[in-house]
Amino acid sequence: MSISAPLPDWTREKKTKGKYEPGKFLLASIRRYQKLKLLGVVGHVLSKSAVLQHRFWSAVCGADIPINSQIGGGLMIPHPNGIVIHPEAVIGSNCLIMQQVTIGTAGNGTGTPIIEDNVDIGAGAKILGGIRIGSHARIGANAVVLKDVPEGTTAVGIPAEIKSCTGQDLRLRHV
Ligand SMILES: CC(=O)SCCNC(=O)CCNC(=O)[C@H](O)C(C)(C)COP(=O)(O)OP(=O)(O)OC[C@H]1O[C@@H](n2cnc3c(N)ncnc32)[C@H](O)[C@@H]1OP(=O)(O)O
Repeated sequence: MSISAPLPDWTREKKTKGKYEPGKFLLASIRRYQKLKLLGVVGHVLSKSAVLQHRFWSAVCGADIPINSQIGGGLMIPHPNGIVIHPEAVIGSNCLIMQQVTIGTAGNGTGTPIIEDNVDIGAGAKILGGIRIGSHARIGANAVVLKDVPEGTTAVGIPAEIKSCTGQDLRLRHV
């Protein structure tokens, strides 16, 4: 995770007073659970309420983001419906995940994705298998990403290909 911001920007997860933002409530339940689990027996008991909160907001959002997810701070999920994340996937700091995104296995035993920092993932994208999405990469809407995406590049299509800009020219090569 080389060129990314070293610190998560927690303001991205902060709730806005008076605004209905179910994705932020869902994330808050995950953060609360993971903090409480570090506090020994008392934290373990208190974490039960975070589990209930997580179940409630998961149902409201129609999202499957496991409570033990490895997600760096500063995640944004402005439209959380349909987001599915495998419990073993790793997501860096300050990422953006739009609706209907799946981050999981490809069903071929290669494992689960590692998403580095500051990655934006467009609506409906599927990121599958033991691949790495480099920091500051962008994944286009509805892309199916099956291979590594280098940092700072944009991947679009099915299967996803890299589109990179050099001045006015777009260079297209296979991921
Ligand atoms: C309620 C709401 O609004 S929720 C918001 C939902 N929106 C999203 O999720 C946005 C996701 N963003 C995208 O998919 C964007 O198109 C990006 C980030 C991939 C690329 O954006 P830009 O850098 O502006 O690229 P640009 O639009 O100039 O397109 C460049 C090329 O990629 C192609 N392209 C762009 N997006 C996609 C895509 N999702 N799938 C396939 N091809 C695409 C374009 O057709 C163009 O191809 P060409 O050079 O052959 O003509």
